[in-house]
Amino acid sequence: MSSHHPDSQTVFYGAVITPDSLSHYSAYPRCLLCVGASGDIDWLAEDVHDSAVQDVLAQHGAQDAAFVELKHGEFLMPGFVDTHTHAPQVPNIGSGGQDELLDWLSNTTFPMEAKFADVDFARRAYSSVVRRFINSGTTTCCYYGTLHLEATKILADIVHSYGQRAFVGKCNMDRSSPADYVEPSATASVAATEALIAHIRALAGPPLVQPVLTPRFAISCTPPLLTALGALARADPSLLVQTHISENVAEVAFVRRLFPECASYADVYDRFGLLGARTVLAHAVHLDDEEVHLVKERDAGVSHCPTSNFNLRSGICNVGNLLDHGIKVGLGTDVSGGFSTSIITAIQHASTASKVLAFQAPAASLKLSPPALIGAPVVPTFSGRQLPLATLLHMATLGGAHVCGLQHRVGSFAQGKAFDALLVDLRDSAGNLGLWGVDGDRELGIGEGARGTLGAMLERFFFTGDDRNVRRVYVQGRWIGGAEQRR
Ligand SMILES: O=c1[nH]c(=O)c2nc[nH]c2[nH]1
Ligand SMILES: [Zn+2]
Repeated sequence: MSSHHPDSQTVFYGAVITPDSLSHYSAYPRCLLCVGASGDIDWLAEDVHDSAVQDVLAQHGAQDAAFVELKHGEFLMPGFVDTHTHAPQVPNIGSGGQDELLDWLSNTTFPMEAKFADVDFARRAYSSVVRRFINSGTTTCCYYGTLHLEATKILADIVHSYGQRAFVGKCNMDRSSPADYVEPSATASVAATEALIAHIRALAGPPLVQPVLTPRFAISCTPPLLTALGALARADPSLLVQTHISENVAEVAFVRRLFPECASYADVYDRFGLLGARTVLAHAVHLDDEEVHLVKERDAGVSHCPTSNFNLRSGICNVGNLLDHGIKVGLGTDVSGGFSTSIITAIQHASTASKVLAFQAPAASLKLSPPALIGAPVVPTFSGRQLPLATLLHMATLGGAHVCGLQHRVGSFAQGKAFDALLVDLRDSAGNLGLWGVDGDRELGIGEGARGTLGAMLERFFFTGDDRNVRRVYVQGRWIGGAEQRR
């Protein structure tokens, strides 16, 4: 595999799409974007006619930079941020979907994860798993590993060697799990977690891979384990925390039985010091109004995993309500609850989920949970409506970056941010003939370079695209994957 790290500047010229907010994105048909040797964006010139390119390069002293000219039907966009997935479940992808969460964990998931006690198996599996996430267009990934320290070190090493940006966590689980797949004690679980943190922080080079505390979910953690993890999070506020919350009705009931002293599922994490601005909460399908307010108050983020929520019959997360309350929301593939490693699939299902809420129970879905006692009334901008293209793009990129605290580094294109990007290719030569009209059908209104047309291309990519259209994947300026390398 030829991965390329420029030792000088690279200038891209062509169409660029980047999110600005939940309801707005920018689309520049003729943009110059300069990436420096460090992999950060040196400068952008948003609208440069062909005849002015040399002048603009000269103004920036970039005449000698490597020059990449995008073709008609290609554009650059920020790479996808997958805020929640399980690397060791990829070998199970597409199976087990007849069960709901708790049976699925017992019948399908724990038996597969237990196999990662074998480090050779782990190395083989993770080598192809990480490659697959990269080629899906995921430039930042929040990975759950298994409970095994050695296998999870291997996962971190492979992510590091492939050059993906990621958070890698070892599951903490010391109860309610099978006898052959459970940690012997809270103490052992915490010791292994600390060893993984030290291992990841000792990796050479720029810190693209970071550790993340990963209490699997409240059900699988004893109070002493949650207490110890809360203390670790407090002692090191730079640590991210990832966990599951309120995915499935039977799960919520089980949590209530295990923690009768807590007011809610969210309150369990809050009491143990695990609900904060650096917490990533996967699913959040069945949160009640008080929990929504608590999540907002603590500034925790939600990973919306609609593919998994449909596949395991968990329910539909009312993402519009979360957004209207100002909660940070990103997308997660949640493999193998979700059956695709691609955030494109999550985008499609996030759209479908919002449409189901909009047509199934318009009155109910328009009803917002009441605003917090103090603060401005909540205006229903997103609740009860289908999520617009701008919102889908935001959740897939910049919103996800916010959820994992990387919004100043990635998720959109701006001077000084890292060049974590996709070169998207919608032409027929990409091999995906499901995309209609980019090559030969300009009279149908596709591909003429107007702003609205770029929006149409983005929508086509989201709803009919796949990894064949992800031609190149860049992280920190380095070309690390994509379809072109497979040709
Ligand atoms: O979707 C999920 N996948 C899992 O592996 C898991 N473990 C606890 N809760 C979970 N939910
Ligand atoms: Zn999950």
